[in-house]
Amino acid sequence: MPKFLSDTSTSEVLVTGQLLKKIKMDRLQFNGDDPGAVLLGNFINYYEFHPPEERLKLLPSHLWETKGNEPYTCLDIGCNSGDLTSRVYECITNSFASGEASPSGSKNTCSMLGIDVDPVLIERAQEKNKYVGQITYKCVDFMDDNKSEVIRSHLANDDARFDVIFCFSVTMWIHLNHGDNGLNKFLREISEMSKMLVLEPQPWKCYKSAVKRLKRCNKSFPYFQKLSIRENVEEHIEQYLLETCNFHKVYESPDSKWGRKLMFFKGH
Ligand SMILES: C[S@@+](CC[C@H](N)C(=O)[O-])C[C@H]1O[C@@H](n2cnc3c(N)ncnc32)[C@H](O)[C@@H]1O
Repeated sequence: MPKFLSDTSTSEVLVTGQLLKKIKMDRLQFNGDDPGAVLLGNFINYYEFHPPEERLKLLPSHLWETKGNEPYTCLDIGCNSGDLTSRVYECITNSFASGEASPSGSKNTCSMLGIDVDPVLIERAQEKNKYVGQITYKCVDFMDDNKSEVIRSHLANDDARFDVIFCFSVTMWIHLNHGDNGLNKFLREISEMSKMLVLEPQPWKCYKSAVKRLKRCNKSFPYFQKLSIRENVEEHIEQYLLETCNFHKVYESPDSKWGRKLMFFKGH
């Protein structure tokens, strides 16, 4: 059974008590110093510095494939306060309406689940949600072994997979907090759960800046020193999805102004 903890004001939280404590401590210690020095990438004002438009520009409109009139189901892992999630939802539904994505045009609907490990960010996302009924936000640690039940409740049946899983700027945080094995496990799990994956992996230089910021606060990531996947992390992610997860790459965007690209993979 999943653990639903009720010591925060959000209604459903699937994050261990220990991790919740860590998130709260982090906020207390870093507030005032450097709000960017966070362990999990749970920046509180992320979209002031990274407006969703930069990523939206890179999203092609023709890759959202639908079957009949079934809702197109999406999972956004690490949705933060939902700003990018809701804009991606708009892009997908607009491309359905214009007929760019599927021949059946405007009949297709989209159902989106955004999850984040930080309950404060999820609360913000829920407050701002303009698409209640179409977009649902839940506080879930994707690395928690009990997550499947909560995430799967969004799908029509036990065997169903998401049409697409988005992982925008989240792989580095998984890697730094769960190591090489954690990153590989993450990639295996998302590929088992979805027909298509959209990843925006952080290149190695982002790891170095994240480590530097924590160091200034005398903190460190649990796995940084132990990582053997380093400079080649983006290539590793791609190779792992191709060779181990049996996915193939269908699209790669140009770099954004932060030097990150979007990679689209489909399962066989
Ligand atoms: C850098 S932000 C990216 C936000 C958003 N995806 C975007 O690109 O605009 C990374 C997000 O991943 C979340 N996160 C980190 N580890 C996570 C985990 N294990 N499960 C769910 N969310 C996680 C953080 O709380 C944070 O909101």
